[in-house]
Amino acid sequence: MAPHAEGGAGAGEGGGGSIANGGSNRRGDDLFVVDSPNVKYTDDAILSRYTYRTTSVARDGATGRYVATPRATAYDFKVDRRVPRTGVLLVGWGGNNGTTVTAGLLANRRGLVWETREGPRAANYYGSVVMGSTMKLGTDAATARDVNVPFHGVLPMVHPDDLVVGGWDISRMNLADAMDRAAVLEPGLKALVRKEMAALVPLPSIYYPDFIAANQEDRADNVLPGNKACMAHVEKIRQDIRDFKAANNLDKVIVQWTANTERYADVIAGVNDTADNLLRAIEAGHPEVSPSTVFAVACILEGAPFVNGSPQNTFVPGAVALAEREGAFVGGDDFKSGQTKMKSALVDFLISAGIRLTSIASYNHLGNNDGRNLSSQRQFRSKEISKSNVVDDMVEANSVLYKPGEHPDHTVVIKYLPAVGDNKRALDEYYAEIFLGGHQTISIFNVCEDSLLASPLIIDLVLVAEMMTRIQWRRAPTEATSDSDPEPAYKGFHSVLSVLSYMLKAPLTPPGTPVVNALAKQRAALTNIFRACVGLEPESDMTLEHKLF
Ligand SMILES: NC(=O)c1ccc[n+]([C@@H]2O[C@H](COP(=O)([O-])OP(=O)(O)OC[C@H]3O[C@@H](n4cnc5c(N)ncnc54)[C@H](O)[C@@H]3O)[C@@H](O)[C@H]2O)c1
Ligand SMILES: O=P([O-])([O-])O[C@@H]1[C@@H](O)[C@H](O)[C@@H](O)[C@H](O)[C@@H]1O
Repeated sequence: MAPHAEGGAGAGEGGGGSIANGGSNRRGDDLFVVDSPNVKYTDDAILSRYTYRTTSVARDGATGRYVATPRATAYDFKVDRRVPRTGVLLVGWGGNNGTTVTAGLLANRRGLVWETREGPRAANYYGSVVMGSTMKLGTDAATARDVNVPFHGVLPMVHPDDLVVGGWDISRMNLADAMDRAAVLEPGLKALVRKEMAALVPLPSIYYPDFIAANQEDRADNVLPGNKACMAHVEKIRQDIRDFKAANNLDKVIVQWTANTERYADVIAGVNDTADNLLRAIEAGHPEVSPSTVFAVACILEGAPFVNGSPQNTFVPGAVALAEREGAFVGGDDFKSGQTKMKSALVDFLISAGIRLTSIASYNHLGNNDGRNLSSQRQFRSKEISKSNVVDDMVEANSVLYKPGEHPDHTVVIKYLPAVGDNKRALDEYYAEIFLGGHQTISIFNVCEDSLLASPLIIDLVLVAEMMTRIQWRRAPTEATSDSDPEPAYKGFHSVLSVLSYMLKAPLTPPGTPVVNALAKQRAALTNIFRACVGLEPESDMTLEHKLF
């Protein structure tokens, strides 16, 4: 469907603009039905009772041994089957990721095919776990062979072809010119989407120069008045969200930060440590409140889920507390697209194989504007943190290889080399101790076309975050529950959507809860939560049906 040049945030002359599609209230869960007394389908909902089985471990004071006790907790899940007309607003829409994901959605919606040096290429959603992967539903009743189904078909999810896209940027460049500036897409594809992209102009945004590299100043020609936090900025962003929603007749809007990496904000008692202090700090124009935190606060107050695709500490304690108080959803941080995604799988493999990893050297160079921004030390430091902490959980889980506090040497280097553009080079060396004093050295040269890897993650983050807003839970009644007891109310997942961690380098988790970076565990959590919502047990690779006969 043609883009709505008049629709979208900042509609009207010189306003934003969005790509819109018919969208529909179609139900996306017609792939299979679960035949179980614990699962009930109504017109609007899937109701399931799920028994969550865990093992509680305590140490016996007398013997020092662990005592492991199986536990079972029954939950009721309710999934709203009505697929809403959904929009996504990107902060940093005119950037490499923003233009690439927008063109990609247009190309998929129209089923475009374009010429390249290697011959024709068709639009696809490769790299999206939701649109490009499957999960094991079960085993065939007749042949006992695995039956795998598309991930997107497990729950009634929004289809990305139906997403309406808009956004903000401190650069006023329309998305066709910005697409050229990004130098990510093939000319053949750009030619097919140019007219629609040219009609899309980012809304003006807030710009507080101290938070991003000084070299970004030459882009900042589309900024709102004021160079530090204020409530007027919060209210303007909220109004932009409402305008976008109304102009495109949306039921829901998801907002994502894919703007430049900011420096960390200092966490200061009395400023951003609590929800009320943060709101007061914004009111007072405190210089330590970043643009991304202002966007987060605006989205929280507007009830629009907000996901941070960059590594800065957008979610200062006050922002998380505000999200919890408002019952709003947030997620982050920092898309896990290439070098780090590989690391979170490889380190998991090495350590869980009993190989004692002793050093990781991660070097990368890139030539896009992200690299230019990261050439500034304070912005690099934000990225260094998110790229370094990704091994912590896997190391801490193996006390056989590592004493408490021990960990591999780990260094991260990022250099800006304009010549390679968006095609980042990631060079890694993994050095490990193996049997009887041996060593294993793994050297990887990984060319990541950064925006083509990150854009499907932006889509996944929208689709999963939106799906999570339609899933509610409650503790199931127990034998002790009497008929006269009031029916317990359903409620949403915790405001911090740690289920998004598979797509993120530095997963934000509810305060005080553990961070999981191991890629396989992250995917298992996402998969098995979706399975539980339709009353299915977690995926088990025991395949006893092929062992016990
Ligand atoms: N593979 C990847 O591309 C990848 C992976 C992980 C994280 N990221 C992060 O995603 C972000 C975007 O990456 P990119 O390659 O698209 O970068 P980019 O520099 O091409 O795009 C960022 C855009 O944000 C805009 N911007 C800056 N400050 C803004 C503000 N306050 N409000 C609105 N717009 C603003 C800039 O003008 C620019 O157009 C970066 O923070 C990057 O670190 C990217
Ligand atoms: O996910 P990943 O490929 O390790 O991370 C990438 C880094 O390697 C790159 O240097 C940076 O510019 C990108 O924003 C992204 O963060």
